Amino acid sequence: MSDTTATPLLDQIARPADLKRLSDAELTQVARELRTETISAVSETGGHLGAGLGVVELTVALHAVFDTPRDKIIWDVSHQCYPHKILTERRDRIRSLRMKDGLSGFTKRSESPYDPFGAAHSSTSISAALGFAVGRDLGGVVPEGLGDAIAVIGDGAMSAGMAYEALNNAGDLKKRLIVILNDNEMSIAPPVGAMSSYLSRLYAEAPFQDFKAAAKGAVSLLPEPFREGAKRAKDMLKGMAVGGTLFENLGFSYLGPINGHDMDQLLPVLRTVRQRATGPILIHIQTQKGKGYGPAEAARDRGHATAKFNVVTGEQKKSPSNAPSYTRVFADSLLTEAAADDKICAVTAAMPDGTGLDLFAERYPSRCFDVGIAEQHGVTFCAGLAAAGMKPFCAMYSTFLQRGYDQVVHDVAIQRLPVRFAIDRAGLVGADGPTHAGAFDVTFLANLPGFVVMAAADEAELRHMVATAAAHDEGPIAFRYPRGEGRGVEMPERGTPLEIGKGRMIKEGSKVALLSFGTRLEEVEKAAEALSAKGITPTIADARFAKPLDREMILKLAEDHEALITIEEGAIGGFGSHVAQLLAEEGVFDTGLKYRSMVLPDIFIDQASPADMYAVAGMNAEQITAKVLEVLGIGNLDAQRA
Ligand SMILES: Cc1ncc(C[n+]2csc(CCOP(=O)(O)OP(=O)(O)O)c2C)c(N)n1
Ligand SMILES: CC(=O)[C@@H](O)[C@H](O)COP(=O)(O)O
Ligand SMILES: [Mg+2]
Repeated sequence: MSDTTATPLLDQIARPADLKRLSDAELTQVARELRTETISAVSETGGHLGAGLGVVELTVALHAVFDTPRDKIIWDVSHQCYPHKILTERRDRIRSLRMKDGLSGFTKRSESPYDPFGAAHSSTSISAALGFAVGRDLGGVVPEGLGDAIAVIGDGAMSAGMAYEALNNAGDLKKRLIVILNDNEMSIAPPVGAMSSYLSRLYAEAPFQDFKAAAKGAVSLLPEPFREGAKRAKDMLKGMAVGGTLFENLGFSYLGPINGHDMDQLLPVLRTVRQRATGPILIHIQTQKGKGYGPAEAARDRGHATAKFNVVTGEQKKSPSNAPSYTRVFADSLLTEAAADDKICAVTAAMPDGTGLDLFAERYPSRCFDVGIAEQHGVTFCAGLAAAGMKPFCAMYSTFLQRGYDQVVHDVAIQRLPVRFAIDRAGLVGADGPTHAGAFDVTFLANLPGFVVMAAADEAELRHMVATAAAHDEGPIAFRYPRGEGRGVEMPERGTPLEIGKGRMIKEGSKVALLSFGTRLEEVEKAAEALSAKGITPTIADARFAKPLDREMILKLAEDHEALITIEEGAIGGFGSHVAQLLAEEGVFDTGLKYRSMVLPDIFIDQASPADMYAVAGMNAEQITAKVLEVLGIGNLDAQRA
């Protein structure tokens, strides 16, 4: 890991253009230093380490060979973009990664012209790159100019249908387009599926090609490119190709597999492709996730995501936890339900650890399915399972469920199939920022006829909701819960199914009712304490259900109080809108009720700690307190400013 030169070459690289004057040996040295810098930075920030370490050489080679930002490098998911950020004028801020007011952990168009396309959800890169390629050929105009379009996509991301939709279209359009398949034989978890096996077979049947000699020959052709060059280069590329049948059949030239850590292979191959490629070409490189950092290489997830850590020992600095995570409570509760009902099965889309289904897979391997990064398929697969008399739990992060929305509507809701949606990472998630915020699920589910939509206020409630979902055979049902730890409340041994559409009273008060949906209840209770010091004792209720609403409870709260305020960690159009609709329909506003709905504001909130993000959203205890005072017309400027 240590560099041998006294003056690091990396210090001389402010931008990719500075790489152009370096020899291949010096570029290899830059790659070594870039790896060290990446490890050092992530040790201070935490974040996605393993994927970036796997593409250090590729990052240097791409920026050395291509002309960025005119040429567009589109990193799929973009969790591997930290080395790219270091080389593209952001090294001075790299230690602010994923922090409030710092660099995003993903590519972001507003952050840099070197980030032509933002990402964080997977498998979008080929489509976007094709858009750039076609835009270029149609005379599109952007400030940096339009050159080559290069998608870098991982083997995990290649499990998603969208990647094939793009290949299918690109192979047909025949535009010059470069796709680099970065195959490290890892997703977050070990990769799954037949496509993953197919890619592995490409290695097994044709181990690394030695492109050095061929590529050197190609480079020697470059001074006279137009004599007979195009044809000869085409022949050369074709001759170099092995395997790749699927990609070739889709209309791509296929190059590979290549050792993606060997600069002596990468540089000449990329130079040749840059000079010679005419249509779509796929370069298949093999890399190692976590490459060059022992603790990452040895980790089960190859250092996919890490807390801050000690560089020497690799030890992570995790904050001690007082309560189990919501994810763990979901997983344990599901195991309990599944022990009593052999029809219960579970589906994850490439997030077995993140959703806690790794535990389910261990206990009930035949009833647990990792479908890969394939949320659309995952949802419809669950619909099929439900139609076949099973009780599927579709466990997905709120943000990733977005990708399966038509399937939720068309395959699940319209057919009233009893798919159970366990929606993790609901609300604001922190360091991953707006791409991963679980902001929209209540809005896009509670409007669907026949859907039951619940939100857990604490971990005991989550346990009851798992039991409720297990028992609910009448149609689709969803329950949402946030990232992180619970409140540390007493846990029932097993959940008790809740009465559908019934909320619960937490505390009777007067004048103002605070109706919470989800885990903001804790902040509501803190606000109530602060208000009691001012002589105000709000009523507090937990709605539990956004659909069906507890009409009786809500109308009673409206009748008994001067003001009613709903609070939820979701976007406009969710629980509060349904309550407003009810109140409007019942003519309650005509009686003079003061109604307010506290929801996530109509903006995408940048990464910060969840508490800071909720402060921006105006949904912490101080802001709830201020809202109550404002609604009741009691001046408290300090609180309102908070
Ligand atoms: C639509 C979607 N689903 C799930 C994820 C979560 N996720 C982020 S990275 C990743 C694995 C990607 O594997 P691969 O493309 O091979 O990249 P690697 O980390 O191996 O470099 C997953 C599942 C996501 N970002 N987007
Ligand atoms: C890049 C990506 O999408 C995942 O790695 C995500 O960052 C995981 O989030 P959690 O840490 O909440 O599981
Ligand atoms: Mg991978």
